[in-house]
Amino acid sequence: MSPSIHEPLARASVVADPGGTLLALDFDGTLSHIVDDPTRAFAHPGSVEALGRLGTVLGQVAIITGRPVRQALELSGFEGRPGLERLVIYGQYGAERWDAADGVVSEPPRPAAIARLAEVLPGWLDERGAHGVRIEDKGLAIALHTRGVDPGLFDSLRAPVAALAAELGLVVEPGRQVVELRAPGHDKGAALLALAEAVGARQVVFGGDDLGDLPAFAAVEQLRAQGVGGLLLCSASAEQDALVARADVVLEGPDAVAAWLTALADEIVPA
Ligand SMILES: O=P(O)(O)OC[C@H]1O[C@H](O[C@H]2O[C@H](CO)[C@@H](O)[C@H](O)[C@H]2O)[C@H](O)[C@@H](O)[C@@H]1O
Repeated sequence: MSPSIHEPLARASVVADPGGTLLALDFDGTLSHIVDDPTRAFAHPGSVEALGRLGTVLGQVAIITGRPVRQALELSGFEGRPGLERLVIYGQYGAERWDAADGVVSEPPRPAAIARLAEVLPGWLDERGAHGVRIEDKGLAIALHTRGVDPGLFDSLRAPVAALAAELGLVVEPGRQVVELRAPGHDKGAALLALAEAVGARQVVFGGDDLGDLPAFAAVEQLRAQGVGGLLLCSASAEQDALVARADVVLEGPDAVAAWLTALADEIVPA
């Protein structure tokens, strides 16, 4: 895979106006490699280093993730890192927000429907013979991980999970060998639009790898239609190709994302 022909021009406009640029990135599959154990999905050191450099010159750097903010901080080492004193992290698809400037996590209370789901889920999975599915309780959402188990299980759970979510007034967030149930009312696109407006971004760069990033892609497309510059990066994988056609730059996973960010930092930040 090679970068699209639009990429050098778009990157040049970031180089020309770093202060007007909002750079926002997804976490899993973009900053971190996909691994079997979600507690071991550490951010790529090259990306962490590059973001520390870019944080000193860009208008705003942000992470927008399905992870709880606290997990993203544990896995990234962003907290307290020089250059990232103004970093903002939106967690759980925008339901949580953390600002490095004050270190406070703003988050809503755990929805009653999620508490109820946590009670019934082990029995519900047992009844369906869904052995090996791992439950990740994120407080505001619950993810069911099927990585490493029978691939057919993921598809067979699709309809019953949708029915369970509807029964509880929750929405389904599908991802890479994972399906989450969470409260409605948030998505990465709304988070990105709110941040772009708050910081007065003249151009927005967003990078992601999975279905949960599509609303952020749509947000950048919307901003473009309003005259704000936009650059869409796809961290590509064999597992998910939904973002490829809409991306301006297709990168081969987190290693290539780290290389792209490092090249950008090399262009903007004096050595
Ligand atoms: O929005 P993201 O930052 O991309 O987070 C989405 C979900 O990512 C995590 O799951 C994915 O990564 C795991 C670790 O590599 C992998 O084991 C799993 O198969 C992937 O789906 C995370 O565990 C979820 O909570 C996030 O919502």
